[in-house]
Amino acid sequence: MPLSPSIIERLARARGDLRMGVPVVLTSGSAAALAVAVEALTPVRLADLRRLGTPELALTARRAETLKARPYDGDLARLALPEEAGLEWLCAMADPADDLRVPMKGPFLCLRGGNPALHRAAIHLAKAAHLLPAALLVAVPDGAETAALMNLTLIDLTEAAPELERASPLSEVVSARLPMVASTAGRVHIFRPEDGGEEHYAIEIGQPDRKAPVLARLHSACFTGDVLGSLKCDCGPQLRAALAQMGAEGAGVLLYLNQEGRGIGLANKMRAYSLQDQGFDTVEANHRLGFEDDERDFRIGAGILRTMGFGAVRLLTNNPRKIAMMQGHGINVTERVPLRVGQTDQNAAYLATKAAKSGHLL
Ligand SMILES: Nc1nc2c(ncn2[C@@H]2O[C@H](COP(=O)(O)OP(=O)(O)OP(=O)(O)O)[C@@H](O)[C@H]2O)c(=O)[nH]1
Ligand SMILES: [Zn+2]
Repeated sequence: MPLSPSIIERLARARGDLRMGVPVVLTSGSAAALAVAVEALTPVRLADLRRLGTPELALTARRAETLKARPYDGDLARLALPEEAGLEWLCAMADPADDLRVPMKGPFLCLRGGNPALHRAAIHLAKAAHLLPAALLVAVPDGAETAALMNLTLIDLTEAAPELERASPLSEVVSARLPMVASTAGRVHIFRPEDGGEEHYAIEIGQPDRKAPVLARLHSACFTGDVLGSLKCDCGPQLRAALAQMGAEGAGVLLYLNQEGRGIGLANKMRAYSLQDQGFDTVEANHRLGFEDDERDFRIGAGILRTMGFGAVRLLTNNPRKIAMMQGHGINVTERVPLRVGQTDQNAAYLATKAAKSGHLL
């Protein structure tokens, strides 16, 4: 139908649906299932899903490791929902907040064989919606019919797979002059992705020569550090120091990427902070929540730089992964410019963990 939503638009809708606790219908070949994010599930919806069939819980292998559940599919574990399990059980499986106080007791009935594609896609969508990576699925005989009958968003994975893999193209919406403390010659550019995801910003200082390597910083959003002056990380001082150096040199570009909490979203980052107060470090906290250490997609930064006409950078960073990712996505890093500011007693352990576990250069 001419005005019907495309797969990109339906994926955006699916992310919104999951956040609202509305099921989405996933299909792959002859397999079909209703999927909901555990975090947004209500008792009424859970009862409705149980009436429809036998729900299965999908968790990442990272979360399964803490729960001592078997991740038979490699990157994820599928568990049969016990008869007596209610919303409280499901939330405790998904959210590690009370793991130490009330450890979840197995044995869990971990499923193997069959096709885990629908479960994997549900986890992918939950992460993209910045929810905990845990989903409940109920198989249905006919996906298209169920979606039409219940007025739910239908995602066919054969159609969706290329979209889930690629970095969405971004285009510039607007730019405007912004005098700043660091430089009066500032300009803010707003970039909007095609897939309805987060907008990202580029702050251009002066008029950098497109033919020479530009002093550049890829800054990931940190509400707590950038805005609140948190002492738990070094983001705020790094942001200001990068802009100051660009101002002093008279030219540079800072990308402000809205990938809060290394891509897990602010709510999940605050969950990670709670776990850090229970004694886990920044990497362990991400894993217990079911995430990888770093869920950011650096292709976005490379794409914005290319769109702006930059092919080579002098990159302000202590993170070797950022350098590798830029090189791998068409941006030549001619020099690494260290950015060591903002060390405090409160962030010493955080910075030491990044050096020890994430390869950060001290
Ligand atoms: N998940 C999680 N994210 C955090 C934590 N502390 C800070 N962050 C996020 O980490 C990101 C910081 O990234 P960057 O400033 O790019 O730093 P980096 O990857 O360490 O690399 P460089 O600063 O370039 O050396 C921001 O998105 C913060 O919100 C934490 O404990 N857990
Ligand atoms: Zn920070």
